[in-house]
Amino acid sequence: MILNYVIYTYKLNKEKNTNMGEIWGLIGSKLASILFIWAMIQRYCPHQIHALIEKLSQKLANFVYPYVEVKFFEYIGDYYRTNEAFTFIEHYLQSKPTNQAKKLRGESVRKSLVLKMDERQEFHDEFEGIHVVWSLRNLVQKTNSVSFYPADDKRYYLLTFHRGNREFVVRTYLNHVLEQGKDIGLSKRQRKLYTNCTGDSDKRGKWSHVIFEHPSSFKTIAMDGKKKKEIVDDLVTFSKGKDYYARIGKPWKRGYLLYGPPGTGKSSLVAAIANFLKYDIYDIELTNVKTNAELRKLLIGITSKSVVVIEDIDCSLDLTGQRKTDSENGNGKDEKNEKNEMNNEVVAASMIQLKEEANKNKTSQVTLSGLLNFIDGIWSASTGERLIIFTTNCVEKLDKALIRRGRMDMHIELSYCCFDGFRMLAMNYMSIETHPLFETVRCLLEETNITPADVAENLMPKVANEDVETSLKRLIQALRSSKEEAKKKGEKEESTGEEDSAEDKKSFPEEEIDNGKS
Ligand SMILES: Nc1ncnc2c1ncn2[C@@H]1O[C@H](COP(=O)(O)OP(=O)(O)OP(=O)(O)O)[C@@H](O)[C@H]1O
Ligand SMILES: [Mg+2]
Repeated sequence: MILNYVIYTYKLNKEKNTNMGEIWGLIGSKLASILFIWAMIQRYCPHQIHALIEKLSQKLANFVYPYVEVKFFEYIGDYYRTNEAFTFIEHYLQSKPTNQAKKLRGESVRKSLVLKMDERQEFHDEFEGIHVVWSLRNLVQKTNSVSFYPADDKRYYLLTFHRGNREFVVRTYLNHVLEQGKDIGLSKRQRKLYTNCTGDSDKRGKWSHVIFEHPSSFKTIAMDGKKKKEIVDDLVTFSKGKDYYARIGKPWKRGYLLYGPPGTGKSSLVAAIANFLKYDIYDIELTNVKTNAELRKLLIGITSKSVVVIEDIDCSLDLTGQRKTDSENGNGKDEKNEKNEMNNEVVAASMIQLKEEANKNKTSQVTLSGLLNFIDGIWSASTGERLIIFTTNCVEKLDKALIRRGRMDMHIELSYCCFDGFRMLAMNYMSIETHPLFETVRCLLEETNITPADVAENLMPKVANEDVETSLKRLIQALRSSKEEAKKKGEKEESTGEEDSAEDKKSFPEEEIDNGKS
């Protein structure tokens, strides 16, 4: 109101050719009078008159600016949960022609260019004769700390409309925008691969993402046909189970444990599952999560229709015992050497020192109970439709509580390549269903263990236009070598076993062995 008065006075006096100094003097004295009168009213007028004046001034303000503004923030609450309304509005506005805006942002979506409205650009929309204005704004948070990351900002869409249309906009127009935005989002949904942010404390407990474009599918995964069908059926039942889960009083989620040797397709299967269900992936790097509270914050930031993955869970934190060093688990060293080492005090002392240093460097305090809560605590029900997948090379290392049915409902073993798997890989990599060399491959696969990753590598052409037979012969050669190696290893183990028992006999006096027998 005061601003209007200032403008009005300025215009009036400009017409009278009054100079600027005089104008400001005039405005100043008038403002002083208004403020003096307002102070008198507040002090001496009865409460009713005071309220009446306030009401009148409100009406005057409405008359001067008769618009209503609604903000739709990108994230809501302390836990930075994505506001679905923001996403739907974004989709809706992207579907509208952008020729009104002068500043646009270009993004490549599925290899085609999409132009988006930039910040502070206005978009005028009309629906059933009602006119509204949208604009994208950014509330930059001021921070005193120096950070490598961009400033923590809060983006929001601002909707402005005439207050006379309030009822229509709130009840009809916004419903129309959200429904259209949802449909558009589903039809051209770009799935995302999220991971937890690290480093800066402001970013902790939040997700960052890239577009998820993994080509793996159930068609390309080599595994036993029956097992594959079982997984697909389970996924279909789960994705259609909204009412069922509500009826039995369980949150709508399911846990999968994928286990097997390295290179047997665990990560590929995770991608195939996400592609099959058309879900986003949230890949948690547990070692980067500092506390249980941070883990909970991450959980709340997960949207529905998502696959939450913790890869190599056996290597994560103390909950399962951190991955042991070779010297701890005995890999690559025979027992005799180890005994000698244990006797060597210097080596033992340095090992203790190393362990202490490793503990000092360990920053994560996520506990097993924190992780169990993450999977099926009360907070876990706050997000809809969700799959949780753990992958591991060593299932036996995992705590039983972590993988019991109900938490990890399906245990899926991914194993060495079988003939079925090989045929699938041959189809994918060489587009052949059969070949005279297949029989040799079948026999060798029965006699030796080879991972699908190794088979795939051998089937890939090494020079341009390499023929199928060359690739198959290379695979056969690899299978024979692997068989030979396994045989030699077996013989070596056998001979070491015999040597050890002879050594044991030597280290005990004859009588003791006899006593032991009797
Ligand atoms: N079952 C499979 N079907 C098709 N391709 C496979 C399969 N297993 C492995 N591969 C191939 O081998 C590569 C490695 O597989 P992947 O990363 O999925 O194995 P992994 O089990 O996750 O291994 P790790 O335990 O080391 O993480 C993949 O890129 C894929 O090309
Ligand atoms: Mg993997």
